[in-house]
Amino acid sequence: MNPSSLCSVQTFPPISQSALLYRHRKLAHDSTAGVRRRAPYLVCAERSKGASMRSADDYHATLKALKSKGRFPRKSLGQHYMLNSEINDQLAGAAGIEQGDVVLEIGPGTGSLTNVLLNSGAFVLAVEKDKHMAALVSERFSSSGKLKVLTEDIVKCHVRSHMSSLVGSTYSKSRNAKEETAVRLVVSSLRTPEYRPINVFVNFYSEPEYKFKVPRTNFFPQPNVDAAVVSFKLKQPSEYPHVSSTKSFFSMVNSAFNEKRKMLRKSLQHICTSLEIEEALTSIGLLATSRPEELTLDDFVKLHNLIAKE
Ligand SMILES: C[S@@+](CC[C@H](N)C(=O)[O-])C[C@H]1O[C@@H](n2cnc3c(N)ncnc32)[C@H](O)[C@@H]1O
Repeated sequence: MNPSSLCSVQTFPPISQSALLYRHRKLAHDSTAGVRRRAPYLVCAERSKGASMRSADDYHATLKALKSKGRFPRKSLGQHYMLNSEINDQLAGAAGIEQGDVVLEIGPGTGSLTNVLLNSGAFVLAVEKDKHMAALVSERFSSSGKLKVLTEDIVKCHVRSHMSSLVGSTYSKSRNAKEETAVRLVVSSLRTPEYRPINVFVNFYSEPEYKFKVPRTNFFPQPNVDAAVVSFKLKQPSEYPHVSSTKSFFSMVNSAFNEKRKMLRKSLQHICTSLEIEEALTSIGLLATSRPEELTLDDFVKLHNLIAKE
């Protein structure tokens, strides 16, 4: 048995990338290292036997996979790979993945989460911008028949058309479409610098819920921040707040935050006069001098419906 496949991430203190690669090469090429080096890995495998035996995505497997394509993680693409399959299990659990679901996975990387999703019986549409990683994940699961990989930038990808063709296809018995994103999102509160249009947007379309923290030590290379898993329970269109036009609503919210330190009566003057904005704000119980970070989604909706011209 290959000792590297038994090793779990918790066995290594954080060390530099070059040190990790060196360690990997030593194990891969030094055939005499077996007995002497195997002991510590086996001890740790016993410590958390279940997880280690199942984990196909520990340090060594991840490095080996990257090496097979001659790749090194690219900072520009946020390539920090998950090394702990238990976290992926929890993530799939938090998303409530069930047999027959169609899951959109953005950035599958080496496929550690993809593996868990496929094992849960889901059909996965994976969108990966890095063509080498897209090739890697396609090859890894080539026999599954339940994975479609698009080598595309998610920002430019026509997700809706791909998803709807899959949801209606024979792959999925269920009509449930679930979207998973590993998001580093701090749930922001009013009157904090983190409160931004994205918070208004997210609350407009969903009910966000903070699930759990993922310490940075679970990733390779280790990022400078911890991660968090957040779920977004998507609302039905009938549950969206009522606005005459979502385009004009979000345009107003963006304008308000573009000049965050400015009072709304100044930053929204392209929509109507300062006086009209002041009157609208006071009529919904807010100060005439309000700034954008003081308004909830509901406040923005009321303000929009009072000042936006059709
Ligand atoms: C943080 S890694 C996560 C990989 C994998 N989910 C894991 O947990 O190991 C992010 C992945 O997203 C990909 N990626 C980055 N920007 C992307 C984009 N705009 N569209 C699609 N994929 C992207 C990267 O190439 C990388 O594979």
